[in-house]
Amino acid sequence: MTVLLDRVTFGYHRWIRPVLSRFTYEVPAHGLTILLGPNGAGKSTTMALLAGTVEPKAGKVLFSGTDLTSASREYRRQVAWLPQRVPTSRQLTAREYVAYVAWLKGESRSHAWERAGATLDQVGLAEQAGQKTANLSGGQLRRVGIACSLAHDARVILLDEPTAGLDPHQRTVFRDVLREVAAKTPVLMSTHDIADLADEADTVTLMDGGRVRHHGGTQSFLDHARRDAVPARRAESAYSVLMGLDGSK
Ligand SMILES: Nc1ncnc2c1ncn2[C@@H]1O[C@H](COP(=O)(O)OP(=O)(O)OP(=O)(O)O)[C@@H](O)[C@H]1O
Repeated sequence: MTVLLDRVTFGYHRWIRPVLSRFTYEVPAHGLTILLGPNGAGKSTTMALLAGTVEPKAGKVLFSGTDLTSASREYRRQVAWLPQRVPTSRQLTAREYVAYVAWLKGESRSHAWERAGATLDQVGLAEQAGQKTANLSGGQLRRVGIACSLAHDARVILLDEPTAGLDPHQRTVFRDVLREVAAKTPVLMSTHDIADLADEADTVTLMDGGRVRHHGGTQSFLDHARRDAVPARRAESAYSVLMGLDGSK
């Protein structure tokens, strides 16, 4: 399966310069791809277009060669999408909410309920499964969102800053889950947390100003780091060099 933005132009307001102009990007078909870039680079916009939640003003979103506008219902069932702000229903318990999302994505009621329990367990929220989402912390809500994205059989998973607000232990738990998931299903994930995650990724895409500045295997990304960068800082150094922030480029 391929998911491709083909010469897409998109802006939020007609009178402001588009965020993306004739932008082409294909989600790598395997493993974990990390989408990096400064605030406002266009990462969330790219993901929203790929998720089919906003439509391009020009160009196409192609899902295995089919234009998304003509196949959006079918596509949305096959894509798991975690936006930056997890849209929960405050009156539902965590398990009810995750099951509801899985049901919307086409799982049967009983399967959705079962998967909701299993994925909440996977993200370390088994004990909170029966709590109303209104009573959960920001980090717990984010984990509910992650559980939603895992609770149905998606063919591509899009995660917009899933680790924001997670405590260090939960980040570790999340990384383990992510490794397992990405072995089976392609995952595109935006993050600002490069030091943690560059080692886990198969591919790194760096965006800036609505364009791809770098795209390639993780090693080729890390090769841009300064020679004197300590191992724990190589990812940050590569980012600075590629963004022209360290004065060496
Ligand atoms: N709903 C919106 N309405 C108007 N402008 C928006 C909206 N969402 C994003 N933008 C603008 O679009 C541009 C790209 O934003 P986007 O959120 O895609 O970037 P990002 O790389 O995800 O940034 P961040 O790292 O801060 O999440 C920014 O200039 C932003 O201000």
